Amino acid sequence: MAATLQGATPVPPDAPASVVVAIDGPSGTGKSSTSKAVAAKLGLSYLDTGAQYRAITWWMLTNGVDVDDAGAVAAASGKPVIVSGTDPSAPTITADGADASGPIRTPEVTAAVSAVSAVPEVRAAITALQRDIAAEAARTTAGIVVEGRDIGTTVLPDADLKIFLTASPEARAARRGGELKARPGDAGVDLEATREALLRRDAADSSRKTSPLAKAGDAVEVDTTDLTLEQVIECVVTLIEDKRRTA
Ligand SMILES: Nc1ncnc2c1ncn2[C@@H]1O[C@H](COP(=O)(O)OP(=O)(O)OP(=O)(O)O)[C@@H](O)[C@H]1O
Ligand SMILES: Nc1ccn([C@@H]2O[C@H](COP(=O)(O)O)[C@@H](O)[C@H]2O)c(=O)n1
Repeated sequence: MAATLQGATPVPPDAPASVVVAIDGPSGTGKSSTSKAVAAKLGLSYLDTGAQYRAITWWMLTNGVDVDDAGAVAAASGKPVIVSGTDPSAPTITADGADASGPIRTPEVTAAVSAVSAVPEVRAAITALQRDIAAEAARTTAGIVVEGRDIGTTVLPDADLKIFLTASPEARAARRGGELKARPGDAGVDLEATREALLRRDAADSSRKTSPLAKAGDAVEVDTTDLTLEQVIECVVTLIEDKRRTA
């Protein structure tokens, strides 16, 4: 798989040392919205690692790989070239050159991604890609915010700052319900079904053997249940600025 850093902000020669931030947490806690906004505010790169697992899942589904057959998924895991654009104002994701940004958000991909991401060979390939992208960003830009499930524990255990976002299942279901309602034809959202789907994905992601969803021992936990998105962004910006001041 190829690591390509696109949309990076070049770092001026007299700039402070770059910062690497890991943001993890369960589904719907606000990782993507927060990470993108924080990276844009601070001039950092941004990597959505969930989009990479979704892209490889989409590639498997469209190339006839049986995603319920871990052996078949493992055998195909090195085939697709996944490329992530890291500009927080316009993040991109392609699989073998095809734009995957729309298809990776379909219910079919969401339903299959936890099974694909649990396969150790998939994790090894995607983790290597993530480390390459983070190292390149740390070398050539002001730094990067990387969000996912195992960034602080496995992918970047030496990150300068680790944040673990949480929120109640009810708050997360309501947020997802709001997103669904915004789509034409999705007028009636079943919040209970949404909540159950979130919890099912969390359970699968937390219980897999290889690199499960987990809070790193040295991560700062932020419960976003009663915070607005703007408050969470402000909180994370402050944590990063404090870290940079004391580094
Ligand atoms: N603190 C918040 N208050 C209200 N809504 C929020 C908050 N944080 C995020 N949201 C909204 O909740 C939804 C889910 O957020 P987001 O996609 O950032 O979560 P996520 O943790 O990245 O989820 P996933 O892991 O499933 O991709 C979005 O519609 C977002 O605008
Ligand atoms: N570091 C990560 C990130 C994601 N996953 C898997 O991808 C799925 C989709 O993630 P989203 O953030 O886009 O919802 C997620 O449910 C995990 O199965 C992962 O394993 N590790």
